[in-house]
Amino acid sequence: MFEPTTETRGLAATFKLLLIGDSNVGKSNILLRFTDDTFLPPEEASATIGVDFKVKLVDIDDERYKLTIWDTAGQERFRTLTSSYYRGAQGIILVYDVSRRETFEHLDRWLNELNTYCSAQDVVKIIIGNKVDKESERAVSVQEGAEYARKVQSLFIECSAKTSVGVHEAMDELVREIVNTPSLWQKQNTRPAAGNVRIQNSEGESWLSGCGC
Ligand SMILES: Nc1nc2c(ncn2[C@@H]2O[C@H](COP(=O)(O)OP(=O)(O)OP(=O)(O)O)[C@@H](O)[C@H]2O)c(=O)[nH]1
Repeated sequence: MFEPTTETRGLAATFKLLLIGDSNVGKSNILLRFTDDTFLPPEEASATIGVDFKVKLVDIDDERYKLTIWDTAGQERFRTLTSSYYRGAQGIILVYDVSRRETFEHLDRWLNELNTYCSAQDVVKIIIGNKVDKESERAVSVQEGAEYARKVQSLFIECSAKTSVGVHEAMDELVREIVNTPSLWQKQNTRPAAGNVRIQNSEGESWLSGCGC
């Protein structure tokens, strides 16, 4: 598990992570749970328009890493500039809802998009089955999820952004795998690429959309 980040320490690297998956599977809430330990109930949640991101520092094995985590819109009509979101990403988080089978069946489409736009060949993927708190409505078994992930060479975990079970473990697994794949980030390209767009997030911070730094 990540250690708390209190004192100032040099950064070992910055990683760009991207959340993708159907609308309403809980991408924004997974991010909110991970960065702010909060959850937005249905009456307060709203669809992501375009893209948002959050920045978080984490410590792993005495090294500090900065994560920029990009939350993309699941709704097709908001998915403009898609290719620039993928550029420079070291980790991709594919989310489905364990209580809505079609969101699991659509993972093939999301993987196709990822393979089309991702610049890094060895990008680390994690498939997350969210909303395990809705056990009585489960429509995808944990074995099916794990089997699919194995087939597409992805990490796998189930979680609930609502109860927080599995969320930190998922991010921990993903970041550790990136740390263990130095070829992905040690030749980090910080040169802004064509098509980059400066994005401002909901908290007023700004970042280049295609920068893996
Ligand atoms: N029961 C339950 N509900 C959840 C969970 N995570 C998210 N939700 C609810 O699911 C709905 C969609 O959550 P979002 O986080 O906005 O989903 P999203 O994938 O970001 O959706 P888009 O922005 O449209 O792509 C909201 O009503 C959330 O309150 C969870 O773990 N359990």
